[in-house]
Amino acid sequence: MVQIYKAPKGKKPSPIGAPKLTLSIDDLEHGGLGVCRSHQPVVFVEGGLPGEQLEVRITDKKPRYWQGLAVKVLTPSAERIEPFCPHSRECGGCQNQHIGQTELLVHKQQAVDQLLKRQTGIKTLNWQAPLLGPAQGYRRKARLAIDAQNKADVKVGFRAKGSDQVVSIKQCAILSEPLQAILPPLLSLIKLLKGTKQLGHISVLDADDQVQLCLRVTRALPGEDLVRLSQFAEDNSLRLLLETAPNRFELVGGTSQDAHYSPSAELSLAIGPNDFIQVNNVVNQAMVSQALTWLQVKPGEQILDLFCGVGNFSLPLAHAGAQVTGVEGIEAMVKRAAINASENGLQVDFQCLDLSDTAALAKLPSQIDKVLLDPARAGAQALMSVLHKLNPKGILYVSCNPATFARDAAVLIDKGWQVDKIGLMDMFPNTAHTELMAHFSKA
Ligand SMILES: C[S@@+](CC[C@H](N)C(=O)[O-])C[C@H]1O[C@@H](n2cnc3c(N)ncnc32)[C@H](O)[C@@H]1O
Repeated sequence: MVQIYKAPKGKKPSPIGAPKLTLSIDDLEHGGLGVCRSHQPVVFVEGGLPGEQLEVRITDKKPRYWQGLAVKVLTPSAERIEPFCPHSRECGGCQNQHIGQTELLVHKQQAVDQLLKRQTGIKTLNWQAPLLGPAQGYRRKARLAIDAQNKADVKVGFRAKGSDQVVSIKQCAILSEPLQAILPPLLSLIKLLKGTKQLGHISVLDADDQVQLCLRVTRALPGEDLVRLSQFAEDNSLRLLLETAPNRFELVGGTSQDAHYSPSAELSLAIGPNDFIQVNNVVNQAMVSQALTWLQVKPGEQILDLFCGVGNFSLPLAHAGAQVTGVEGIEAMVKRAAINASENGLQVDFQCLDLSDTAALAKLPSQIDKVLLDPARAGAQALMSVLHKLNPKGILYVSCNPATFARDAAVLIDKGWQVDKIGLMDMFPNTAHTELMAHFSKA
């Protein structure tokens, strides 16, 4: 059974009624949380900026650190700006709208720099310019929660800050325009449905060739709801699927064709409703292009693309002439990646392996020139010593979690590798996510 990383579940503690403290913020950590070091234990504060004094509501107490939410700014930083979203105070979708995109990236880069130096012993890092896209309207996929228990107050949106409550959003400036346009009619539709108790979440996708909605239902919906959903798909020219059991989909309206996206201008990849897709189209294309440049791909080279999804990097690498082996843990994505290769006229060997299982890693090809890895937030601890033994000329690590990246990088550095280049990628502007790309070679 493949150990695919999932964010830990559990009810978030409610900040309501929790104690308030007056705290000063010293700096930002890599996710953009303010850090108060003068308090013991250290407090990580959502919504705080360096130099600010704040009233903070403590939301969680761990033995080594506490977490809190800024509820009042007593002394504002010169970097503080007005959030562009009317829901920013309560919605937990974007944590960092109180600071500009570039200013936040400067702080995030400083925090990652310090983290890496502390954890790996590196003295200097060769930082490259970050990959940037628009600060708003960038998000082409999102999973919206539905709270329809109270018919008179149906909510569709993201979870609230520090709680499991759903914040109903009528507009969301970070979603792509077609997804923003669908929010008001979607809310009206859900209010009209009879089978509200059966509704789970809804995934919305703005692909190159269609807008796709996928509604998770726990039991069959009444016939009249199916008619409404089908009519909604027709009225809004979109594809609507029901997910009736995990990974079992029924088409309710719109095209039977899969959705597609392009990691680079010359390629088009099919994507299933539950498949991983990089949410930011502009930054994804820049990231793929930078990966090819940093790897200095040459025709005929053997390249291993680990955690390959539906082939986001594998196909561009193969298109550049490399002989690619793509490895992914979810069978459905491995199959889709193989179809994607064939539909784009490319030959890629795709394998399904659990890359957290040390025994499975013995099945990786032994003759390789270069490796690209793009793991989930858990990182790729089991792989590090195996990669070292494979002895490639270069390793390109794409990370969505600086903490696990620092842990894994420390192993490679300990074994004689060096970081030649590193750069942030602003895949999720205004949020706590920090993504980076780093190239390693033998020192
Ligand atoms: C961050 S995504 C990157 C996917 C792809 N490289 C892309 O850019 O679209 C990480 C991928 O790793 C896969 N994955 C997670 N844990 C895994 C494991 N233990 N073994 C193999 N693949 C895994 C996920 O299914 C997902 O497709």
